[in-house]
Amino acid sequence: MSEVLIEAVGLSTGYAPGEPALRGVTFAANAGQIVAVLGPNGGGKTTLMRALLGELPPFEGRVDVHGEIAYVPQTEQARLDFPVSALDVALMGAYRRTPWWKRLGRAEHDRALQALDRVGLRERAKDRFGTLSGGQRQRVLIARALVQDAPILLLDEPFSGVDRASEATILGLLGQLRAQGHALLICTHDIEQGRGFDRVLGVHGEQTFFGPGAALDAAALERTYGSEIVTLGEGAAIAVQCHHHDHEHDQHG
Ligand SMILES: Nc1ncnc2c1ncn2[C@@H]1O[C@H](COP(=O)(O)OP(=O)(O)OP(=O)(O)O)[C@@H](O)[C@H]1O
Repeated sequence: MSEVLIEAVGLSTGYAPGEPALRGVTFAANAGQIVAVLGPNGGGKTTLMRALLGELPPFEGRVDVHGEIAYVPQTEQARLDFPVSALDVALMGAYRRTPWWKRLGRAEHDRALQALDRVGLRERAKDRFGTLSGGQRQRVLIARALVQDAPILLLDEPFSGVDRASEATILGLLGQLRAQGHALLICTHDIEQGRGFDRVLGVHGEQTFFGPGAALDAAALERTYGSEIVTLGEGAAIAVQCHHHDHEHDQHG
């Protein structure tokens, strides 16, 4: 059995003591696994990420993390309007391993350029981050996580506001990281895509499901999405989402 890199046991967490925003979370992500986190708007996906990062305390239960975590935030929350280039953003991934008194050197610079190359944006290295499209910004944020070279990656809706070409690039890259033995948690609004990953974790104020996508049946979907769910019969279902940035596909790659 492969090694557990991140797990939660009976985790309850939130923003005000006594008022958990998310309860009863028990799951594990192993090396070489992608866990999809599904849930409606306000279901607790971002709250879970913040608890795993140690930004929110456990009210009950615990989080065990075996290795460094790289966090890839939602693109909208990472516009970075101050004038930094794509390369500057990718280089931020190197700061954690560099003492504060040391300037980033040639090796870090080269690693950041290689990471931009891996996400297909080598030639945009000097472009202002804020002028890139949503999909390109997401790819730069993933490059930053690659530079960090952490065994665990948490990605908050990496496909929202992303064009199809960027989505394919990102999916290919996440598959490579999985094959290299990283553990990845990916919040997504796409049920069918989530089902295709190694495990699915459903949240709606509490954990509604954890297991392989094939076991995500109509009852589990209804627990997860409640009235938002529309059942199409024979296990097929879609969630009607009213998310402000869901299924937006920007036009400029
Ligand atoms: N900073 C905060 N302070 C207080 N409550 C919060 C805060 N952030 C989120 N919440 C509450 O926690 C609950 C879970 O929200 P969360 O943002 O984790 O949901 P989500 O599944 O990520 O939603 P979305 O799909 O819309 O991003 C909601 O009831 C929300 O109002």
